[in-house]
Amino acid sequence: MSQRIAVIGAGKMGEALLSGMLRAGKQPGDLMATVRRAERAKLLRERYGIEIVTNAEAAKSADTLILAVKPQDMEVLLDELSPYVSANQLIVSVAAGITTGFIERRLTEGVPVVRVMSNTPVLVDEAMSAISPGAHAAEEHLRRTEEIFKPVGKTIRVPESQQDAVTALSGSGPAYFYYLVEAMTDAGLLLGLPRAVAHELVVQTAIGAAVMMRDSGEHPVILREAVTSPAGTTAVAVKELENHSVRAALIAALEAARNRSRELASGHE
Ligand SMILES: NC(=O)C1=CN([C@@H]2O[C@H](COP(=O)(O)OP(=O)(O)OC[C@H]3O[C@@H](n4cnc5c(N)ncnc54)[C@H](OP(=O)(O)O)[C@@H]3O)[C@@H](O)[C@H]2O)C=CC1
Ligand SMILES: O=C(O)[C@@H]1CCC=N1
Repeated sequence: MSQRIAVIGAGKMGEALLSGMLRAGKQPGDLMATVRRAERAKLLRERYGIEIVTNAEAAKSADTLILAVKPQDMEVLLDELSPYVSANQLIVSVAAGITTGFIERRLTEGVPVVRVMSNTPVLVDEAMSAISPGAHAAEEHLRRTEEIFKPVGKTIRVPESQQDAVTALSGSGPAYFYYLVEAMTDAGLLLGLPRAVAHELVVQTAIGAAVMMRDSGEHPVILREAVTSPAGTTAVAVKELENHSVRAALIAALEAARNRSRELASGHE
């Protein structure tokens, strides 16, 4: 019989995972989800044809529970789930900052817990998902988790001690690229381009640059050098980026995100 998977707290990330699993060939009958609001339940039922159940029902019947609530809602959720969860189920948490230890301590002894930091490109099968085992998670549990996340992008295994840095880099990462696109589009406008044209130029340039980085195997410095002609336009633009400390700003931004992920964890020890 196929494994049943429940997404607990099907908000943005949970829904993205549900749609990814369906695109990857899971049947609606293999999946279920839980939500708080009735209108959200109706929407998910209509959109995906999956069963929307209570947290207790999901915990009683699913083989794998994917916890996708906000970090702040995790403690209350675990209290609700714990009477029903047993050590032959798998718990996968996608919440930022929540450690496997925090979850393990609130569930029956021996429950396998796997922590994943994914990102929203899960919606287009281009997620980056970093996977860490908890104290009771074995190879089989890591493989089951990879089966969920591989169809929606790339996966990597990392020690849990690296998860705060991963959250800062790839978890929040899409937002930094969108921010850059926004800023470049505004700059295009300032140079007199219509907004739609500026947007199209920036988005396609981002896609082209991303595909080159992925497919060429070249270091980004080499790729940048290939764009930079002597005394040309790119060299003066990069000089301005350096003058405005864009590199330092990125380092500071990632440090702040890593620290925030740690703070989320420290409130949940
Ligand atoms: N968004 C992102 O880019 C990423 C998010 N994450 C992590 O994913 C998790 C979810 O984030 P995101 O999807 O953005 O948040 P959302 O607020 O969109 O989703 C959380 C969902 O959980 C529901 N919920 C809360 N408590 C319960 C409960 N007790 N029972 C059932 N459902 C519940 C909420 O319901 P309601 O809407 O009614 O409040 C909501 O639909 C977070 O822990 C975040 O750290 C990880 C990587 C990237
Ligand atoms: O902003 C956040 O806290 C979540 C975690 C990573 C991306 N979004």
